[in-house]
Amino acid sequence: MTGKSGGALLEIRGLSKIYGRSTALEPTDITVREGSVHGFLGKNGAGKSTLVGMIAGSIQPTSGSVLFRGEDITALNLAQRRKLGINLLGQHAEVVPMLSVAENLVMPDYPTRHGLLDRTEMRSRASALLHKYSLDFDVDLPAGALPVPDQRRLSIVRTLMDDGALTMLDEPTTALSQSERDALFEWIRELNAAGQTFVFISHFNNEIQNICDECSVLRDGRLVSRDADPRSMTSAEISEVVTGAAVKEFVRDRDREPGPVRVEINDLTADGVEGIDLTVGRGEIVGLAGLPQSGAQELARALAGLKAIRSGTIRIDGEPVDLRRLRESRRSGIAYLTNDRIGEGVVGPFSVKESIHLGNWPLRGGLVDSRAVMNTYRRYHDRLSFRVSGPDQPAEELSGGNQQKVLLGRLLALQPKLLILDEPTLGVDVATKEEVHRLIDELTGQGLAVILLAYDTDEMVRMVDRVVAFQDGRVAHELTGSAITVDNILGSLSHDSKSVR
Ligand SMILES: Nc1ncnc2c1ncn2[C@@H]1O[C@H](COP(=O)(O)OP(=O)(O)OP(=O)(O)O)[C@@H](O)[C@H]1O
Repeated sequence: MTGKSGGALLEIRGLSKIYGRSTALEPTDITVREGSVHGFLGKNGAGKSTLVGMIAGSIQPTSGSVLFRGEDITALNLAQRRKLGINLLGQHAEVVPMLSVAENLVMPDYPTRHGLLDRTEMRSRASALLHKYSLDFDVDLPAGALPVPDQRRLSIVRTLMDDGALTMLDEPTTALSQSERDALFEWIRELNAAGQTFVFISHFNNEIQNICDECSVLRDGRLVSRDADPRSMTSAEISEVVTGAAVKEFVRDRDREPGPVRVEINDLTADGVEGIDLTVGRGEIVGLAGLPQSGAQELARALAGLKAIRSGTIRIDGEPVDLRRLRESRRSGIAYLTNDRIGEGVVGPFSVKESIHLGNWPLRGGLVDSRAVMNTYRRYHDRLSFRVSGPDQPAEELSGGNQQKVLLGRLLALQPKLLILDEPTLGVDVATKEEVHRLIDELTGQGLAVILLAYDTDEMVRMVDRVVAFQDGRVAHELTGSAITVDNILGSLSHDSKSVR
C-alpha cells in the first residue's frame, strides 16, 4: 500500500464511455486520495485519456458518476469543474496562439495599474514563472510562433501554476529533455507537499516509480489493478501488469560490420547547421544527440526538406539528391517521422487504412489498388498492434499512441532508403516500443539507413550503432561501440548539460 493516507478526494463510480460500437472504458470505480500522486497506467488505447477527460468534464460519460470531496459533480461542465480546482493538461499543446507568451501565462488575472493593463508587471510575472521552470522564451512572442514542443512546455507551466486541488497531467513528459523532466517532477513534488493532488499518465515506468504513490491500471478499457504501489514493484512487474504479459526488452546487436555507405552528406549548411559531413551506412542506425538548437534536430529537418539548405550535397547510393525536392520524400528516398504528429503528421479525418497510404497510393490500371491498401493495413496492424475498431475508423479518433503507430506505418510503406525518426516511440506503450525497435532493426537488415533522434537516452543506447553529438550547429563528437552509454551521451553534449535534446 502507499505512504500517504488522505481521505478520498475523487471517487469515480461505474464510469464508462462507449463510442458507437466500441467501448473506450467499461464501468470503472477508482478512488484518488487527497494529497496523493495517482498514476493511470495502460497500453495505447486502454482508456486513460478518456477517463481523465470524463473527470475534467471535457468528455461526457455514457454511464456512472464522478464525486469530488463527496459531492456528485457529474452534471457540472468543464468550466464549473475548473472552478472547483480540477485541471487537466491534455496530450496536445493548449495555448492561445495569438496571445503573447506573457498573456498566456497571466490570463485571466491580468495585472492592472490605474485600470489599465500593467505590461511591465505582466512581463515580470511571466518571466519569473518561466525562470522557475528554467525556460527562456521571449515573453512578447505570440505563443503560436513557438515551436510545438515549446508550446507544450508553456501549457505545462500554465496548468501547474493554476494551483488546482486536483491536477491531471496526460503524458506531460513527451518531448521534454531529461533536465526538464527533473524540473517538472521537482515542481510536482513541491505542489504535492503543499497539498495538491495529482493524476499522472505516462508510458515510462521510471517516471511512474519516481513520482506516483499509487496507481490504477487499465487494459483495453477495463480496470485490472487498483491502488498498486509502483515503488514496491520492479519496472518489469509494472510492464507486465500494464500489458498482461512479460515485456522483453530489445537491444540491438552492435557487433556487426558496417555496410557500405548509403547516405553521404557533404559540407551541408542550412538553417541552424554549418559544414556538416556525415555518412550513414547501409543498415546503420546513427543517433543524433544535442541540446535544443545544437543542430541535431535542425539537420534532421533540413534532410526532410523542412529547413532551407544553403549549400552542400547529399548522395544516396551514390546518386545526388535534388535538394529542391527533398520534401517529396518518395522521390528522394528519404522519409521523416515528425515529432509533432498533430501539427505536421496529418492525422486528419482519413480512415486508418487511407492514412497509411496518404501521398503514396498503390495503383493498378490507374486506379487505387484497394487490395494492396488492405494488405498494407493488415501488415502494420498486426506488427504494430493498432488498437482500432477497423480499417475505416478515422485516424483522428485513435488514441495518441495509436496515431503514432499509424504514422510510422505510413513511413515504412514508402520503403525509404533513409528513414529519419524524430522520437519514433513518442507516446507509444512499453510493449509496442519494443516491437517498433525490433521492426526498425529488422529493416536495417534489409539495408535501410536510419537517423534517430530520441529524448530518451536509454532508447538511443539500445538502438544506435553510432552517436553523433552536435554543438553550436556543428558535429562535436562521435561515440561508437562500448563508448555508447547514457553517461557518455549526456557528457558529450556540454559541460553542465543533463539533457539530450
Ligand atoms: N471520438 C472517438 N470516437 C471513437 N473512438 C474513440 C474516440 N476517442 C477515443 N476513442 C477510442 O477510445 C479508446 C481509448 O482511447 P484513449 O485515448 O482513452 O486511450 P489512451 O489510454 O489514452 O491511449 P494512449 O496511451 O495511446 O494515449 C481507443 O480505442 C480510441 O480509439
